[in-house]
Amino acid sequence: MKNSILQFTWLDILDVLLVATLIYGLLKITSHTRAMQVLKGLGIIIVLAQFCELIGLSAVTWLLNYVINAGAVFLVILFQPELRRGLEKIGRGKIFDIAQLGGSENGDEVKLIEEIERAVLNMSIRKIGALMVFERKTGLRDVIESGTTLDAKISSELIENVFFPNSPMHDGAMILKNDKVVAAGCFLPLSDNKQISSELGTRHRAALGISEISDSIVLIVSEETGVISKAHEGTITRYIDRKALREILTDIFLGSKEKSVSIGTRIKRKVTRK
Ligand SMILES: Nc1ncnc2c1ncn2[C@@H]1O[C@H](COP(=O)(O)OP(=O)(O)OP(=O)(O)O)[C@@H](O)[C@H]1O
Repeated sequence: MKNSILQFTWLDILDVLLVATLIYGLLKITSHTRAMQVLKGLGIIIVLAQFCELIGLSAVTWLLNYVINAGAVFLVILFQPELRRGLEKIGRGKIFDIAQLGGSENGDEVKLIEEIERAVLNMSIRKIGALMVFERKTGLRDVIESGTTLDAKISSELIENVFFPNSPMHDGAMILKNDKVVAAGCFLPLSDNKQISSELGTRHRAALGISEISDSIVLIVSEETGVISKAHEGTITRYIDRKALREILTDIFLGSKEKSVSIGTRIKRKVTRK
């Protein structure tokens, strides 16, 4: 042990530093993207394979190594867009920027819920088409990068302005996270679900698409009918009324049924006080 520490040269230190930098770069490229979850899974399998090798489970080690090798090829195919973007960033020398991503703080949730509720109901009455994606645990950086970054505080005016017909960003999806409208005019992957009602066009199909590959909750206002719908976990729920809308928003911002009841009451009190 003492010998191996003494044999540790500057070259080894450089070696370790380079590996650490590469891992940091990889995490930076994949942070807030779908690739991060897959990398985490792959990391667990690698650690497991090393452990099995250490304790001498040769058959399991062989199987896990096989999965790792096949997985690497699979990853390249699956994350071709992310890899391309990552390589472009390396080319531009932007990977090791210290700038932090996201991290906006939650403001007054009751106010946020009211603002979004007002915007959605107004757009529904006026039949203004809208597509709003609430980012949760699954990072949507790939989607955000397809649109225009706003990073502006949520307000009903902002939401309605973005979706106002013929405004520059009314086409595509708005991404919201915490108390911010992160981006607008974003392109979502379309679902190829065959069960979806033929009345529903690409706006709803796009909402369903993103809900299939992430844990996000999507609100849709139909331009044709004004009907409000929700897409979550690959399912569309149509004809969302004011009460259901409040429950959805409460769930997004406060996350529990108990809170839903209390916030519902708080909002009601506020409204009746006016
Ligand atoms: N892949 C996509 N990502 C984001 N937004 C999309 C995508 N595809 C279509 N949209 C949005 O949907 C709009 C077209 O909606 P379309 O009328 O085809 O769908 P719909 O489901 O019938 O909705 P509506 O009931 O509002 O008419 C586009 O103008 C665009 O704003």
